[in-house]
Amino acid sequence: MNIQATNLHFSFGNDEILRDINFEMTEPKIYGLLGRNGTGKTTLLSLLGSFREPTSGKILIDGEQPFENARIMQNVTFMYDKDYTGETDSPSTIVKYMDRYRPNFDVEYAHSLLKKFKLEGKKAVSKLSKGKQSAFNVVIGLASRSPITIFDEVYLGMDAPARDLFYKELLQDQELHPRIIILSTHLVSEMEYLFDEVIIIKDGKILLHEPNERLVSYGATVVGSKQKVNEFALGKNVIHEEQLGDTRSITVFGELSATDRAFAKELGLDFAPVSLHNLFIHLTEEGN
Ligand SMILES: Nc1ncnc2c1ncn2[C@@H]1O[C@H](COP(=O)(O)OP(=O)(O)OP(=O)(O)O)[C@@H](O)[C@H]1O
Repeated sequence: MNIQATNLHFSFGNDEILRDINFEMTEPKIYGLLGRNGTGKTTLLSLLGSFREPTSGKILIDGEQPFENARIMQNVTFMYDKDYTGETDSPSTIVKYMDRYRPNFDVEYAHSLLKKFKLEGKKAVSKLSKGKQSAFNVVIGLASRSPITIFDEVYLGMDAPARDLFYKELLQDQELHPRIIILSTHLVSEMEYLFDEVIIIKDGKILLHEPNERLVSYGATVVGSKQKVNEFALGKNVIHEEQLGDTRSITVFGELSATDRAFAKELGLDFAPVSLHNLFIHLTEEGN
């Protein structure tokens, strides 16, 4: 399956949340969706998950609008911080009947995941702890094996070993059953190794959409004496700067040529790659 968003806008009343969103997801990869709080990640994902309709523009899944579209909805799994109040069944009971609603749901795999996440007890889902409810969402999301699987901050409350298990299972199952997986997260440094592509949203617009590998090679931190660093910085896109005495450190964004690197060496400057975590912080800082 594939996703295509064209000139997509979404407003809540007069409040425009998503503005002129354009992107394509055509390959079964893991896409990291990043953005500061309130930038519109969940809103965008809810359009993909058939929960809402765009105000204008188009979002197409396999060439069809997802909203109230039964064929598309069957193939998209959207896991989010669901309110399980009133859910009296246990995880094992719910999982038994899941394949009625989800055509690719693998009940056996779901049971093996319930075991790994220690969710096999008879306790109702509403009575589980926050982290266990999130782990249950992970189980449903993975075992659905939907061609489009969305995890919107699905790790909430899960402890470090449980999150680690989630990431391992995700990679293993993606290898066996490739699909489009979208992970919306604030745990950038912890999850960056999972992403094939990264999309950053800022103020309701797509700031960038790049393969992860390329993105990391895009930024560099350059350190040296103030005057030399300033000389190097001329004409470059500086997204962050710090100064201590005469030592200046800048983070530049954009591909650096061999000439740039040679020039930095000539000036005696130190170079270091920038993590996605820092790149994300600097790119989404106010004013950048
Ligand atoms: N039902 C609603 N009615 C009106 N405004 C809403 C509604 N839901 C969300 N919003 C607003 O839309 C904007 C985007 O919210 P959204 O939940 O999509 O952001 P987000 O990027 O997922 O944030 P976070 O990282 O904090 O989860 C926010 O300003 C929010 O207040």
